Amino acid sequence: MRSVAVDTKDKSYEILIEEGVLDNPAEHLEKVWTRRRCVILTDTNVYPRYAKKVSKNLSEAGFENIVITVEAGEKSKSWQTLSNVVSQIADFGLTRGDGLIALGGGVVGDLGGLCASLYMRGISFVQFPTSLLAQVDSSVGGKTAIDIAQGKNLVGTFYQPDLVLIDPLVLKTLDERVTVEGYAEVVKCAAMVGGTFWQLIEKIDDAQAILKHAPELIQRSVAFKAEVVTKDEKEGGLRKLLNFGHSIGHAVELLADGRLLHGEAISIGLAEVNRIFESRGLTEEGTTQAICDRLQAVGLPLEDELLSDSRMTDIMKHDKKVSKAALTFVFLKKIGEPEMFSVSLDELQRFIEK
Ligand SMILES: NC(=O)c1ccc[n+]([C@@H]2O[C@H](COP(=O)([O-])OP(=O)(O)OC[C@H]3O[C@@H](n4cnc5c(N)ncnc54)[C@H](O)[C@@H]3O)[C@@H](O)[C@H]2O)c1
Ligand SMILES: O=C(O)C(=O)C[C@@H](O)[C@H](O)[C@H](O)COP(=O)(O)O
Ligand SMILES: [Zn+2]
Repeated sequence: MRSVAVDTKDKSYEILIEEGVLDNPAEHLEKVWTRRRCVILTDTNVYPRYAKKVSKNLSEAGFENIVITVEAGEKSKSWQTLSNVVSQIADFGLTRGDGLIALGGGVVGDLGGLCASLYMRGISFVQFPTSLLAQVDSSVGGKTAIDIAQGKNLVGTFYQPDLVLIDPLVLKTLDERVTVEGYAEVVKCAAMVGGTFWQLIEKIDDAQAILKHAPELIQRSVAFKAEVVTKDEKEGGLRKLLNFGHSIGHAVELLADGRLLHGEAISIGLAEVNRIFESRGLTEEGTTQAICDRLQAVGLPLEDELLSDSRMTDIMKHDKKVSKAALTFVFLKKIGEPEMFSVSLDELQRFIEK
């Protein structure tokens, strides 16, 4: 069993990574939760594959539960779905001592975390992530969110789970496109960590290799994230690093309106932010190529016509890293050396123009 600890001011919890762990999640859940009623939140793709099995295992162990299923896809991170889910939770009669389990990808995790943090001002919450992206990134660190027309994740809370249970075996049923998009967040982390993590991803040239190395990729990614979140849970400073590639990526994702998955948009954002900073002499020559090689090796996109869309700058002005009329970008001095750089909003358009 691989295990990584997250220690924030208010809560410490474990991320447990083991093949087959979702065959008997109750064994681990009962170490952090006394018997209680719970809602398992999932989506239409994950429900038939894993939700029934998890629900049965938990009922047999004394965790009375119901499953609430939302439509698969980013559109479920909406006010409408949030409202529907919270109403179903209330109809089931969950009380403050009860809990919510997010069983699914990043969409279910972000939405479920937000529901858990809002319902009765906070009920217990655990994450059973089933997509690569959720296993390497979104299930850890406590960011919850829905999207609004003005931007991605603009409505949300910080709400840490009590446990994150990761079963790499469930990745076998993911579409290859979804496996690959999750890998963009791994490249993001490896580029900032450098060293043996970067050397590991230099060996990865296709989706099969991602799956083969999944347990190690997950462990290294969440270990980096846990270290950052432990030092800066609420993104006062250091945590902005985890947003490498996201100022541009989130704007592209919003404008693409479902055509691009989160990780695909972040891949484009990573390639573009490196191009901009390398062309300005702030990033060591060759770094952009090295990163683009890793992304391209698994078929991730590096460009999109939306990069020259006139709405990009306005959307980026809603980025949560904007403060005092300036946007903080994360860039690399070189592989393994991330830095931050502020650009005034007046200068933003000129700065991002190639
Ligand atoms: N909170 C955070 O820190 C954080 C970090 C990164 C990304 N995110 C958010 O996460 C979301 C993207 O997450 P995602 O890529 O997991 O998207 P997703 O939740 O939409 O999952 C991708 C697809 O895979 C399917 N799926 C999930 N697990 C499966 C499995 N085991 N077998 C078969 N199909 C499966 C889903 O039904 C969906 O169709 C975005 O909204 C992004 O903003 C949040
Ligand atoms: O956990 C973080 O912090 C991150 O920035 C991880 C990102 O990969 C993730 O996409 C996150 O949801 C972005 O948050 P946002 O606050 O920039 O919307
Ligand atoms: Zn992300």
